[in-house]
Amino acid sequence: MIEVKDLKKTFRVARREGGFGEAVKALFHREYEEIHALDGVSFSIADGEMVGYIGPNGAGKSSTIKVLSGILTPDSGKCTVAGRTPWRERRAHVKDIGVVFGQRSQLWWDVPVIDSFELLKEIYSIPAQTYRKNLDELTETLDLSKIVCTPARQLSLGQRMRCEIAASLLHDPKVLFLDEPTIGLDAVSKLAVRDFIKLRNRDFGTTVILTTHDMQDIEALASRIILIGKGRILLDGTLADIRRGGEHIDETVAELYKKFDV
Ligand SMILES: Nc1ncnc2c1ncn2[C@@H]1O[C@H](COP(=O)(O)OP(=O)(O)OP(=O)(O)O)[C@@H](O)[C@H]1O
Repeated sequence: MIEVKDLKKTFRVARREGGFGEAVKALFHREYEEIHALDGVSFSIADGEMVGYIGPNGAGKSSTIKVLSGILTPDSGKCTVAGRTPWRERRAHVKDIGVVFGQRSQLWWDVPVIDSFELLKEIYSIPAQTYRKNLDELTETLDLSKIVCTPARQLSLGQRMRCEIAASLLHDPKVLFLDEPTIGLDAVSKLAVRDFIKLRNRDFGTTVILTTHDMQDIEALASRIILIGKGRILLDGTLADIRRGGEHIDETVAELYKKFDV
């Protein structure tokens, strides 16, 4: 389903010290720094897997998700999702994937959530019957009936996240990319989101790639864990493999980051 082979992406960023003098100097002479966000990333993920993609800040997680969702073009390497190269076949590709970025919204801010859903129906050319069926199902399972007529900006974080997840699934995607889906949520909302993702994977066979710093999310959802650091895959195994390092997942993962010096 997902094949990633030797993906590389380097960003070139202007570098300068703070202060007025340095700003003037930078007008005449710019220094650049190369950041190897992805430095030869390879993995494959089968249909229906739930994978936790973890790593410290700046490791390359979001860059990977952006490549997989077609937003970012790598410098080199191969990547196919359901047989398509995401950045080359974007139109067809977006129909196969759902994406939730916990820190960003895909809902139109000032209009009722249901209007955003209707817009997505048009964007993805979802047949009326499929849309109705999915909307009813998602409204029921994510408990949206009281909030879909509210503009996104008036929703609490937890309410908005439930709407974001629904928005990402209206078109029946085969793969779901979740980037920090429970960030900032209270305990009850976190459990609700986790339960929903688990059921979606079990009942619909949706492949899920979950990026998070919340190790409880990983424990609850991921049977396989891929660890990335400094743009390289450092470990690819089961939760049990990682557990061998100790009982407490946060400490075990922190130890791993230390061991790999990332
Ligand atoms: N558009 C960009 N321009 C320049 N550098 C970038 C850009 N996007 C990412 N980077 C750099 O690439 C590296 C990997 O970033 P990425 O966002 O993939 O990390 P991450 O693992 O998702 O981190 P976090 O957990 O903090 O969200 C970082 O050093 C980041 O500063």
